[in-house]
Amino acid sequence: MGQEGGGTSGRGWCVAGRLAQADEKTAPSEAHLGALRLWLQLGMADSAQAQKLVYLVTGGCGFLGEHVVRMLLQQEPRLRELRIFDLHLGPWLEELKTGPVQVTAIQGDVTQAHEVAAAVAGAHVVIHTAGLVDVFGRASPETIHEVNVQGTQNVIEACVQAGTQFLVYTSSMEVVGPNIKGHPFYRGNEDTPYEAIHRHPYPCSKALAERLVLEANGRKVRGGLPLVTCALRPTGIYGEGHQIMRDFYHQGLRLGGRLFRAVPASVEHGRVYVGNVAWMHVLVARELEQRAALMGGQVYFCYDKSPYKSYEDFNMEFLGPCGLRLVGTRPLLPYWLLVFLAALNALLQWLLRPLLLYAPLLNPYTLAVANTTFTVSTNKAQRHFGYEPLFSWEDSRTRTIRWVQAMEGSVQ
Ligand SMILES: NC(=O)c1ccc[n+]([C@@H]2O[C@H](COP(=O)([O-])OP(=O)(O)OC[C@H]3O[C@@H](n4cnc5c(N)ncnc54)[C@H](O)[C@@H]3O)[C@@H](O)[C@H]2O)c1
Ligand SMILES: CC(C)[C@@H](O)CC[C@@H](C)[C@H]1CC[C@H]2[C@@H]3[C@H](O)C=C4C[C@@H](O)CC[C@]4(C)[C@H]3CC[C@]12C
Repeated sequence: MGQEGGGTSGRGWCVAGRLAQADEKTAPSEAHLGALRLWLQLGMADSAQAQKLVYLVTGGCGFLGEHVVRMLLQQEPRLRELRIFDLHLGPWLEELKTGPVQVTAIQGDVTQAHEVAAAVAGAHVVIHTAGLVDVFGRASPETIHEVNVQGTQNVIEACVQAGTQFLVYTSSMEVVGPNIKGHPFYRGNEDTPYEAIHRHPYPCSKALAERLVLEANGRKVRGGLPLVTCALRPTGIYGEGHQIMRDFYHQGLRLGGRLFRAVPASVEHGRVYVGNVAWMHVLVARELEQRAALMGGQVYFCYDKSPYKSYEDFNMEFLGPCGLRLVGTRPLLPYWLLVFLAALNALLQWLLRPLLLYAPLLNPYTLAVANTTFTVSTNKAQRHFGYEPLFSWEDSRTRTIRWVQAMEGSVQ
């Protein structure tokens, strides 16, 4: 009769947490013991062979980066070591260090080539998500370029010097649009013609960085093998940890549970759940080696079954169940007045900069982007590497609502 418990004792065997007390009749023979030892040795060898890869995630403590890190630990059985490189390391990393995978937190700056080189050395795969996601004027154009472009160049060079063959870059829909002419991109795909002209530092930096990554595909890395790169273009990501969603929620709480419509409901914006974006990164990193000829140098939009809605109506899918109300079936203010207010915000930001950082949600760029339809409809990721969203729309919505509800100050 076995008893619950762990470990082994005396004549007992610990098999899956149960102590199977052996007796004379069931005692294993020498042949059994030999077979068991061989099986364990093969299993451990196989396991060691399976757990052989070193991954590096830059920006691994960010909104998307954290989900990529957790998804890798859940979905990548070949992981031996997971390195998380970020300017700001999160305290939650400590909880990850108790598992079978070696988790190495590296505090570093992608603009510092030597720090990047040290982090990349010995890695088999790099997932580069680090970046300055700033459309609110918080950072200077020079800083945005330095982090997003020079930082990406540093990652590429580090891969070449270290002999790291596989690089996945987190690009953005904004590499395509909306462009400065406000042309809509209506359920387009990776091959849809579109005049991608930008002026804002953020989309310019993402477009330049993406080009560097794609042009690096095929370069010889140390050891003579080719570098295999690809770029993923998420549309507006939402989900647990999304700072802009948090900002909208707190703005609504300050306004007595109300948000005021500024964008027509007819303007469609593509959104994608962070868990599905993370899953696509993991899948691409896994398939890149076997499908290098097909996937190398390619771009893929990140997509799932999230509905096409205006940015504000989509946010209300989560903020509504948390007690907020979007006032107005159409924008409460005329567009010209919104343009004026956005310009006023930009002027105030410039005037106040020596004293404080004033960076409201409404500025000329965010108003233009919010008012321009940009949605994708594609299956390139499915065709090229079998991507299917891991989270349904219903699951993505529920998870996001629960996160908002758990937020400090939530009224629910
Ligand atoms: N959030 C979105 O809707 C969205 C959509 C498309 C693409 N993206 C891209 O996804 C990536 C991650 O975006 P996010 O929304 O998670 O942003 P985020 O700001 O939450 O995360 C970025 C991470 O990069 C780190 N970082 C910034 N500068 C760094 C530096 N110099 N050195 C090292 N680390 C640095 C930050 O500390 C942060 O942890 C970015 O490249 C962004 O362009 C985001
Ligand atoms: C104040 C209103 C006009 C309000 O509706 C403004 C919303 C505005 C802050 C967002 C509308 C569209 C967002 C952007 C879009 O989802 C895609 C992006 C690409 C990604 O790489 C970074 C984030 C972003 C630029 C995202 C930022 C917020 C919006 C501009």
